[in-house]
Amino acid sequence: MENPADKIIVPLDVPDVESAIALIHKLPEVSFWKVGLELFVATGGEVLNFLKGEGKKIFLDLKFHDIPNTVKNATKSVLKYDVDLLTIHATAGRDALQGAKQVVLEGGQGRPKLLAITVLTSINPRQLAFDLKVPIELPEYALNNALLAKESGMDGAVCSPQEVAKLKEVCGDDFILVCPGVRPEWATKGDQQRVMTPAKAIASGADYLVIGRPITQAEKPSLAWAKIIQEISVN
Ligand SMILES: O=C(O)c1cc(=O)[nH]c(=O)n1[C@@H]1O[C@H](COP(=O)(O)O)[C@@H](O)[C@H]1O
Repeated sequence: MENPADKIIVPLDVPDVESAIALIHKLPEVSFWKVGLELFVATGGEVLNFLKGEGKKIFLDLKFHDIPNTVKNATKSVLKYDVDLLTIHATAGRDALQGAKQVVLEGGQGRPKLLAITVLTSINPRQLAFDLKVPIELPEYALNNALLAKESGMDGAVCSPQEVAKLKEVCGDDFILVCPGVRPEWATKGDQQRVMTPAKAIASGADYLVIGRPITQAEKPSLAWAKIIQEISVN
């Protein structure tokens, strides 16, 4: 049977390598770590090499959003790190997504798997309509972006757990769905808008959950981790 702990990705949202290594050592149970903009901009590949050395899986969350030529070449630069997942905004458009996929195929390793960001979990329907002037409902927009990603050869998408059931139904079981915006009942929302509990997010069809501050900012991160694993295991 699948180990529920393998479904949780913890972000290393810290400013330097020392803090990253301290967190990795504090949570030896975690097998899948996410390196995002804060840490990668500060440290480049150093932390990725450390994670590899520890035998961890890596989600490199750089959220590329640029013209096709730049996205393609940036993806080519990522190949040398041998990471498992990489993010690109769906709104970079079909040519950028297809170009990135082409580069991965040419690399011949089948990695990283490419995930498209659909609609950031920090955006609420009002912001989407009034600030970003997107004239369709948020769930429909997220689905549209996921379908564009699928048609363009992406391996999956990042979405809120609130949209994951619909995206799974329409995009199919093979399309990997990763959900941030996950909050146990006992955690605060922070800047996340479209949230759900870990157990409900898994039950709704998420393949992976990204859970950061409820674990990393907890007084005892290991306890928070264990509590979440227990919550998703009883379902
Ligand atoms: O791509 C992501 O991982 C991501 C996409 C998204 O829509 N929302 C989102 O919160 N994230 C990331 O998921 C993590 C969530 O962290 P917490 O809010 O602390 O659980 C952060 O590292 C975000 O950068």
